Amino acid sequence: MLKALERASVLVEALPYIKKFYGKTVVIKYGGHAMINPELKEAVLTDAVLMKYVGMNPVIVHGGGPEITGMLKRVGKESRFVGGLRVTDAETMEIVEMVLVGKINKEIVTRINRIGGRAVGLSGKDGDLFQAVKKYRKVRTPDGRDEVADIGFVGDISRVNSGIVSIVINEGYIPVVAPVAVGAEGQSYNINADYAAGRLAAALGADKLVILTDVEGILADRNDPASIISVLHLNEVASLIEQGKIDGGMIPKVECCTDALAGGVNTTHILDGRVPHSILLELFTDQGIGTMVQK
Ligand SMILES: Nc1ncnc2c1ncn2[C@@H]1O[C@H](COP(=O)(O)OP(=O)(O)O)[C@@H](O)[C@H]1O
Ligand SMILES: CC(=O)N[C@@H](CCC(=O)OP(=O)(O)O)C(=O)O
Repeated sequence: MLKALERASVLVEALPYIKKFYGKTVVIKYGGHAMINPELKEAVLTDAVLMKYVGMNPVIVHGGGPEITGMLKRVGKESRFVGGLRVTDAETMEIVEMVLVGKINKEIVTRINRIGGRAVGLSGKDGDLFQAVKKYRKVRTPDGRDEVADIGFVGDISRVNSGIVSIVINEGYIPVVAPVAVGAEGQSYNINADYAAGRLAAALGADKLVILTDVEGILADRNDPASIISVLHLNEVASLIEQGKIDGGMIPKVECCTDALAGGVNTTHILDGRVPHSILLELFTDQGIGTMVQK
C-alpha cells in the first residue's frame, strides 16, 4: 500500500511534465553499451511503456554494436571501425542483419510485450522505411591529409518513409526499429543506429530525440566525468571534433543530433544509459541530465 502511495505521489509530481509532453513523439536511441545489463534493459523499456501509458509516443531505434562484434568474433572475424562506423563487407552485412533484425529487435519487442506494453518490430526495409546509398567516410591520415575511405556496405540514408512508423504509433503500439536500410538494387546497408534515430526523429517531426549511451554525456575532458557539457550548441560541434575532443562513437551521436535539429526536432539529448530511468529523469525533472545539444 505504502509503495502504491509512493508511486502515486511520484506520478502527481510528474503530472505537469506529462501534460507538457502529452501526444508528443520522443525517439529513443537505445544503444549497444546501455543494452548489455539486463536490469538497465528492463528499466529503459519500462520507461518507454510508461511514456506510452501516459499519452506520449515513444519510438525506439536500437543499436547492438557490441553484440554484432561478439557474433563476428564467434565466426572468426575481427571488427574494424572508421570514425565510429563498422567497416562492413558482404559477410559482415549478413551477420549485422541477422543480429539486429533477427535477434535484438525481436528480443526488445518480446520484453516490451512482457512488461505490459505493446510493441511492433520493424527494420528499415519494412515499408521502405530507410532507403540508402553507399556511404564514404572522410578520414585524416597520420600525416594530416584528408582521404575518403571505402567502408563497404555502410549506408547513408537517402530517404525516410516514416508512414509505417506513424501507422504503428497510431494503432497504439511502440515501434521498435532496427537500423538496416535498403539500397536501390535491394541490397542491405548497415546504418549506424544514431544516424537512423536522428533521421527518423526528423521525419516524424518528433519533439525530442534521446540518445542513451555509456558515459555521462559529452565530456570536455574524456578522462574527467565531472567535465560534462550540459548544453552544447551546434556551432561548437565542428571545432570539438576537429580538436579530437569528440571522437569515436561520440561523432555519430552529435552528427545525429545535428540532423535531427536541422530536421525540426525541438531538443536532442545524450544521456547516460547506465543510470536507471535516465529518460524519465530527463523528461520529468526541471534540471535534466546529460548533454542537451541545441541550435
Ligand atoms: N567528448 C566525449 N565525451 C564522452 N564520450 C566520448 C567523447 N568522445 C568520444 N567518446 C566516446 O564515445 C563513446 C560512446 O560511443 P559508443 O561506444 O559508440 O556508444 P554506444 O555503444 O552507446 O552507441 C564513449 O564511451 C566514449 O568512449
Ligand atoms: C555502420 C555501423 O557502424 N553500424 C552499427 C549498427 C549498430 C549500432 O549502431 O549499434 P550501437 O548503437 O550499439 O553502436 C554497427 O555495425 O555496429
